[in-house]
Amino acid sequence: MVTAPDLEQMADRIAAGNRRALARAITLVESSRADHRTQAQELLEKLVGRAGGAIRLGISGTPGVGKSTFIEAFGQHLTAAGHRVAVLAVDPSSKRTGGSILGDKTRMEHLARDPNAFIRPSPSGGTLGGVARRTRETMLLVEAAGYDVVLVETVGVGQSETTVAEMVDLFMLLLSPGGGDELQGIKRGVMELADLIVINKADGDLLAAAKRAATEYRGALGLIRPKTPHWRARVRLASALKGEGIEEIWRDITKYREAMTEAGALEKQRAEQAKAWMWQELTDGLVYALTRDRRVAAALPDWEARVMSGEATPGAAADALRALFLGHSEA
Ligand SMILES: Nc1nc2c(ncn2[C@@H]2O[C@H](COP(=O)(O)OP(=O)(O)OP(=O)(O)O)[C@@H](O)[C@H]2O)c(=O)[nH]1
Repeated sequence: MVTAPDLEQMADRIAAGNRRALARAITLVESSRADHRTQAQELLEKLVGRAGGAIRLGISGTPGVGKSTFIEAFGQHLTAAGHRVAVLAVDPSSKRTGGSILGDKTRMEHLARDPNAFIRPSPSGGTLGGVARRTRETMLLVEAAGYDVVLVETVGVGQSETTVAEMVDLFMLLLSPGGGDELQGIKRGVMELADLIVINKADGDLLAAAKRAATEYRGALGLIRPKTPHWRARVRLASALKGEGIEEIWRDITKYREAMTEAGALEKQRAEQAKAWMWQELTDGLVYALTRDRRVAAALPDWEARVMSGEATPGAAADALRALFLGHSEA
């Protein structure tokens, strides 16, 4: 698809802020074809020195909480202040077609037309790990292209929140004024991920409920051990619809960044994330190689059946399969 000089040119264009080159590079990064993977890695190698300059923000919220409205208001606030904002997503259930790219654009209509914003929907298909990897790589690309705020959005279900929290500097949880009842429904684990909790829809008839909810969440946060000694998670009220509270939220984010940077904690967090990512890649790659191994593949169904029937223990089966793989690859 792309030749070596092409890659060089593509890297230069991305660094110069060319949107088409950026979009093409993301398509390359998202491809699972082996030759595309190699090219994507070559391209990232060229650009990685230019990446890392953005503040990376994760944002999660259950459907209906107003995520799109919030990102639209937040993004516009930032571009008006001179920032360049990229919005990415991690949604393993996303089955992207040409249509839903458009869907994303209509979701954030104004931001999508903003020359200082770049919106990319979730890579589609595959495992959460696969989707996350492509989003991480896309994050490096948009950073190399000069976007200084990267928002990674995810749906408030399952494991995807943890995955996103592990690739960003700050994780924001968007909640509705439901309070009490909702608090019961939110897993403690998700609260533990949050550096910032935003109660959206704090307007009109919902304002009083939002205030009550904020008090409840502050109480709940008090019972959770902070993620880092350098920051205590905060609860803020916002009305994405009216654009209220956005300024304060950005101020919190800036304070977080300052506090974490000053303590050397941000750099450390990113270093840990990079290491964990490498191990994830290594693990995924090894498992892939293992399942593709001819002898392992032939023996797998039998071992699985024996484990399922209780004839073999999972540990013994794994040992045998691993020995088969290692023996085979060393031969
Ligand atoms: N009153 C009020 N309504 C809001 C606010 N923000 C969003 N809404 C409404 O909540 C509904 C859902 O908003 P969306 O932005 O589509 O939220 P969402 O379902 O989380 O979006 P996605 O999951 O990102 O597609 C819409 O009817 C919005 O107009 C707000 O601050 N105040």
